[in-house]
Amino acid sequence: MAISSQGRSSFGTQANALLLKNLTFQKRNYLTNLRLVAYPFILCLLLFLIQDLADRAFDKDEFKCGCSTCTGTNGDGTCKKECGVQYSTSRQVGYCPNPNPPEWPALLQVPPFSVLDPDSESCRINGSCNPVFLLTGLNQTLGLSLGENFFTGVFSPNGSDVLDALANSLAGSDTHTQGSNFVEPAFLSDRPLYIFQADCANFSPKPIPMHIASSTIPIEVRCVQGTNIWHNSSSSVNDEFFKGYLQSNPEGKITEIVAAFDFLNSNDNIFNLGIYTKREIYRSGEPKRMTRFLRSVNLASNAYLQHLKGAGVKMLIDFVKEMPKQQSQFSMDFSSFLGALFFSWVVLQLFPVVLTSLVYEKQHKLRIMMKMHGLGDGPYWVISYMYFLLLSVVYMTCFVAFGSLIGLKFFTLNDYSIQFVFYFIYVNLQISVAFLVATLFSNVKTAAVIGHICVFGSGLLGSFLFQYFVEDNSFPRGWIIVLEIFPSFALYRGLYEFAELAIAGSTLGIDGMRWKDLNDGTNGMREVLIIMLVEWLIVLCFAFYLDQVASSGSGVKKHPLFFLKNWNNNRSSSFRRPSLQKQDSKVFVEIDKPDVMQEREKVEQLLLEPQASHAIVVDNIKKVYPGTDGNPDMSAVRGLSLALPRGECFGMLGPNGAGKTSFISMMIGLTPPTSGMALVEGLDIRTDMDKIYTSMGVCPQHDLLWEILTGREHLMFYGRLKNLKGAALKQAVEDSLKSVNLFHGGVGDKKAGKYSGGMKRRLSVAISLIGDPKVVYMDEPSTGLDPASRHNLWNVVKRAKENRAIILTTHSMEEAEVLCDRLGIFVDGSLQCIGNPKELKGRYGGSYVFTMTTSSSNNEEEVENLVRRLSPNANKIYNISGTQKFELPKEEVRIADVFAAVENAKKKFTINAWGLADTTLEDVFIKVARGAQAFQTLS
Ligand SMILES: Nc1ncnc2c1ncn2[C@@H]1O[C@H](COP(=O)(O)OP(=O)(O)OP(=O)(O)O)[C@@H](O)[C@H]1O
Repeated sequence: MAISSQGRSSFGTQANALLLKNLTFQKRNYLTNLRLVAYPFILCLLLFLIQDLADRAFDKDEFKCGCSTCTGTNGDGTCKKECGVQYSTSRQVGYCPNPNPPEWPALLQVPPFSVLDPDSESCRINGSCNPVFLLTGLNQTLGLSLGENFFTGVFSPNGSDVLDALANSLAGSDTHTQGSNFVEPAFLSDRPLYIFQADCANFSPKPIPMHIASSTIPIEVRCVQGTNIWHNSSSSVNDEFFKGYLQSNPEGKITEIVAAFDFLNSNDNIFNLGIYTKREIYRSGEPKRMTRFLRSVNLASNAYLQHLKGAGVKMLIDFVKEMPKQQSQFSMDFSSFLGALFFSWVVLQLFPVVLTSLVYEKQHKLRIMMKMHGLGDGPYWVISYMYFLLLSVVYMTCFVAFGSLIGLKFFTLNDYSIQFVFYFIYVNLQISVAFLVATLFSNVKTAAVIGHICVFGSGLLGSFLFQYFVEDNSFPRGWIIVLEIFPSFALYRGLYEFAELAIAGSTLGIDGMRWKDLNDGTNGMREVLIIMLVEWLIVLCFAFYLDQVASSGSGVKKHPLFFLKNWNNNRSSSFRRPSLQKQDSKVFVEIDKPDVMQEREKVEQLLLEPQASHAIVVDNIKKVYPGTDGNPDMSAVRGLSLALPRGECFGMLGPNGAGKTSFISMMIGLTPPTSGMALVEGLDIRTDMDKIYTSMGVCPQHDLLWEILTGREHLMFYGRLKNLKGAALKQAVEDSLKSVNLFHGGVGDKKAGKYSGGMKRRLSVAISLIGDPKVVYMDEPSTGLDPASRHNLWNVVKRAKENRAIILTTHSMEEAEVLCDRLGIFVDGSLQCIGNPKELKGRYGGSYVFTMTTSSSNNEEEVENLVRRLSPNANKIYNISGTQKFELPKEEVRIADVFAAVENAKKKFTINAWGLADTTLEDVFIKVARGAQAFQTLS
């Protein structure tokens, strides 16, 4: 059956309507937009600034060195030029590039350290010094030391000649040894100078030279106990040495010694220097320490040379220079170092944004409102999903683009195609998770708080877990995979891998992550991509399923097996005919209510012989809410039968809690009926709600509007959902705005959030009527309207009645009388009477209402006597403060007699006011409601 004059809107039309609405919504959402653009930008900028500061600290440009460079001033004021290794006193970096660096291959051919002829003029001027001899073995010894994590110290087992030479060499600076076995060069640290001697028996300190003794450096000469502290094994030597050293430390403190020189295998023919130092000197990239290390090599070499050739000889080491790459390997790329944590926060930021906007629509019942006006689940899911995906892609593109533009290695070194695939899969997973999690929340604030806790918490937790456990080979790999099942940890792991390869890339001057790296067993990127991809598809399906069967935001929950078509078909065909025999005792009461019985019979007849003229047929519908907290079940609607032809406005009256809203909720698909059924335009509300929605309009009890969309935008959106297009849509919106008085003064173009309560109500009515729906439900539409607006609204509804069925609930008898063709009065879930207002007044109000106010309450008896004389069966309704009200059966009373009796009474006592009126609808309502309640009390 065709159920809408415009025809049912297609998937594309609905999708288009939702997309346009979302884009308008997004355009208005300035804060979120700003956050989306600013957040990645600010964070990238922050990292860039940190990086820049760090680079400046390590910057080598200002470092002046080289033979021809003035490095200071001599005592006589002349420029001090030195050839060889030079160290800046003000700066931490101490590499001196060769002024004429040979080509890289040439460098490979010479050993890293050469001893140069210091007197060579060419050396002094341009640095091209002739090697005097090579420090054979030095490289090998150094190589041996580098990988070990030794304690450090300065020792020499018995090479006192060397030490003396060393001491003499060092004496020119700031340290001294006196034939002892150990020396810690004080220039290596700011600590006191300790001079040790292993052989305590022969310990005889020599006088300390004056220039040392008078220096500010504290000097202490000590003897380290033990004769067996010298071993051939380097490690045990160091252990024992340190034991002794620490024991002898006067304060018992662990004092770090930066470097140890081992001349053990040196002799006159060979210079074999072992240097023990901490590997952090190489790893941490702290230039100050490296400088010290190089300087100590130089000093030790000089000491040995002087030992061999005499005190006047000076050895210079050249070719200690920067590696031929742009950045020193000792600098730190902060974008990579902090990247995994910071960037995971940036990417995760999208999660609360998606989550809260989904929960917002749910909390404010906007999702169900859209659904009630024809938006199918398919278009909703596709457009919402694509919309969030688009948002995420734009956000991530900004993020990668900003980062790359300002040169963060994290982005520039790793392959962009891997980054794209990684971020694309992740944002899809994140959106799916947000959809899934949104089914659990119904409050935006709670969702926002939990969302942000997830963002920051999982970022920090991820950084903790992965930095410690991924690098720890003893940690079971299986647990890492389990962790990666949590999307934020998978994200962290992926970013961690990018960061690792970016650090390695920037340190070694090579590329970051490439596709081939995914084959590397130690690289977690491949497993992360696979886990995220599989999880995305599973979570997406599960989120859709939960939305259908569990979420309260999408209307009636579907059966858990809704996807099995047969089940659905069976259910639709399981149409249950009403049967008076099976009905509960309450329904038998209806035998006393011929109008209600007649309506039931009409429904029966219509079910047997359906008629297109009837838009709504409700058959014995019931709603029972399950009892909670030990309370019994609550029967809100107890078997209601109703038939509404097109063109009729049916009014539902009833006291609070009578079941009116429960009935409307069933009809608009908010809650399923417990039993019974209803047909709307021939479609069953239990199974065909999606189709019914396309020809339905709803004005809910509470206005369901987007605060930042204008009235016009609301109407445009709902009009599009109802398949209105182009000029017809524009015209319908204009007419709609005019009809509810929201057109003039540009009111329709103001945001709904700025509307008064009455304006919102009028907009809700306009929404319910746009697109020519065949069935309209209005739940107390005039609540909160001023009298003028109410009358205006009534005109709108009166016009709208034509060719459509309207069900309206109201507490205003006046409204019911003006608008409704028929009325039904509900009490405690049951229909007590049904008919047009006149009929009801005639049936339930066959009496006049006589009211009299006297000056004194003492006249009560006289008034009562007067009434009894007029009508022996008069019924007194109340006596309040001198005002008495009576019902006088019409057949007993003649109006002229009443006037005469009152005139007569005026002579006996003072009458302030009096009146005689026909029964009002309100009287009928009160009478029916009281009667029903009294009956229930009795039964
Ligand atoms: N979701 C629910 N769970 C349990 N009980 C409910 C629920 N909704 C309504 N009720 C109960 O069902 C009865 C009918 O409520 P309903 O809101 O349908 O009445 P109403 O006639 O619309 O009242 P009002 O005029 O105040 O809006 C009430 O007793 C109410 O407490």
